[in-house]
Amino acid sequence: MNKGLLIVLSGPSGVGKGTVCSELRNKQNDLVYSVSATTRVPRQGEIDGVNYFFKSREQFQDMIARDALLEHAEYVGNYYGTPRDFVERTLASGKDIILEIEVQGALKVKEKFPQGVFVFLVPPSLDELKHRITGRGTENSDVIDSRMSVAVQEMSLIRYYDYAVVNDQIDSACHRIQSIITAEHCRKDRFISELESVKEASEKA
Ligand SMILES: Nc1nc2c(ncn2[C@@H]2O[C@H](COP(=O)(O)OP(=O)(O)O)[C@@H](O)[C@H]2O)c(=O)[nH]1
Ligand SMILES: Nc1ncnc2c1ncn2[C@@H]1O[C@H](COP(=O)(O)OP(=O)(O)O)[C@@H](O)[C@H]1O
Repeated sequence: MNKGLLIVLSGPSGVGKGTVCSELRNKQNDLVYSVSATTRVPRQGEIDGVNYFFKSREQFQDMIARDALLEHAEYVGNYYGTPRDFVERTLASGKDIILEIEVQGALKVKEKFPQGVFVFLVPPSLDELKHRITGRGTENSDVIDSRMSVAVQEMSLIRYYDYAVVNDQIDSACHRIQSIITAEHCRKDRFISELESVKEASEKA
């Protein structure tokens, strides 16, 4: 059985990663979402274990020490990381998994999983990005300013990604990502590596 696809979705704060991801999961319910651990305080309505695993700094350090995270990064004063076990088990079971993570973490994942599919979600403009972060109403103006300056730096790392998808309309952005996933499932190298393992197994038998 072919392993699932590891899809990494990054993009600046407020571009719409969360919105696009949940829309994608509605459209494609076989797509598994990786719930990250974070030291950030929960926003109103966020649920532990659903949006994030909310951890203290000590608990987070302990996860790092136990090598329980596939990657982790510090972002605007908080730690974020991807629980390793869940990702590995999901891929081994043949399911696709999507990680919604920032760029430093994405680049670390790329070192470990170069066969992953790396998608950068791009805002239609920086003005629209600021408008979306402000409109969400979850951060104060200092945090918004920090996130905007991080956003500009993050955008320069698009070159390390396989695809850049503009989030102009939620539906169109989802459609483009779904097309990418479909195309990636048809890559010949996935079939070649599967054929090779079948050949190896039959030679051993
Ligand atoms: N490296 C890494 N980044 C993450 C992880 N989980 C979330 N992030 C990123 O951390 C950044 C801040 O997330 P958050 O505080 O939820 O703000 P929001 O994405 O703007 O709603 C975003 O770019 C997330 O994609 C993770 O497990 N690892
Ligand atoms: N294509 C879009 N057009 C207009 N507003 C959008 C679009 N995508 C997301 N938004 C809005 O932008 C804000 C930030 O989206 P969110 O998904 O929280 O971003 P992120 O997870 O990247 O920080 C939310 O208020 C969301 O409703």
